[in-house]
Amino acid sequence: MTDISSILHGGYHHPLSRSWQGTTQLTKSMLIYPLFITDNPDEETPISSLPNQSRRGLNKLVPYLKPLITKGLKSVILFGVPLAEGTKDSCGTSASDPNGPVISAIKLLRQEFPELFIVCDVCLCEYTDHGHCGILREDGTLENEASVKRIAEVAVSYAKAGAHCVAPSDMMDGRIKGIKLGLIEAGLAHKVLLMSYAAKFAGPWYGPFREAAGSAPAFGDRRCYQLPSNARGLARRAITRDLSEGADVIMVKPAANFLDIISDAKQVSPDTPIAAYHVSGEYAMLHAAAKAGVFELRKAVEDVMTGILRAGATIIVSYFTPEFLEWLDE
Ligand SMILES: NCc1[nH]cc(CCC(=O)O)c1CC(=O)O
Ligand SMILES: [Zn+2]
Ligand SMILES: [Zn+2]
Repeated sequence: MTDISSILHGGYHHPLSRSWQGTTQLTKSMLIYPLFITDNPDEETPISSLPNQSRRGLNKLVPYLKPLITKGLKSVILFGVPLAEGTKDSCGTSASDPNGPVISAIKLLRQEFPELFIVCDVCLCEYTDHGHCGILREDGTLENEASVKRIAEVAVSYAKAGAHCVAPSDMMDGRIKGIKLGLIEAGLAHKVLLMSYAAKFAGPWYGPFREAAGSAPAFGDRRCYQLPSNARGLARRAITRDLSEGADVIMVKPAANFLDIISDAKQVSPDTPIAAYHVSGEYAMLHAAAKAGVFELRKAVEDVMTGILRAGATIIVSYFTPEFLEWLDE
């Protein structure tokens, strides 16, 4: 005879009882949807390496978002894609162009969709001619102090334009503090959330994004500022450091292969919301595998997201957001 304590099945036989076993359930409020915004107002160009995603100009934004907002979209993260000649230079001047795609989009979206929570990615790589995320010295290495100063200026310019959240992805040392001080000085620190890409790892997962944003480095790579993927301890230190500098939310990126880092972030600071960025390469990989018949897309995507939640994230940046707005209604 079976021992009474060995029977687990009774606890999850019914769909409702199965849901009771869960610790966290994905909801629409947890999702942030990435948008690529160009400086060409009428453009709408599919991104070949990112199925179902497009680069859009300002005039295409509202018609695209309206039905998603009706379905419950709560938040977007904006990435600027300057395409015009002469918009890139050595220090990313156009990142804070008051007439550039990001600042124009913030204003438009605030006006059209007052309930939408607007996150702005803050980085220089889309705006520098060398494609690196900071300002460089003559020898090609980063000039950290000048980079932080510039990145803080860019973040404050987005906050002044009406962004609810600034999310620096550049990985310079000390940029969280630099941005926080900038927000305080501008009188905006009480109403702008600072989300740090605290544990952002170098690796093969950002390729489709760089194609979409035109932000691949012209030489070298990002391994001197993004974290080595074997560096669990360094990631914990970066998380602790960014919290001490004033981060309101800690992000881990990529997501699916870094669940230990998500759970470390949760352990380092149990009371801080943890975001996970399910990145372009992870998205493209699931699409490719589903297309090859490996699995049904929806089942795999739901399982990956469940893993991310189980690890401790309660905010997910995902290109699958439009799908989830449908799936969560069923
Ligand atoms: N620094 C810019 C930035 N912000 C977010 C991503 C990647 C997002 C994705 O792959 O979906 C990148 C690319 C990179 O660091 O090279
Ligand atoms: Zn960058
Ligand atoms: Zn180096």
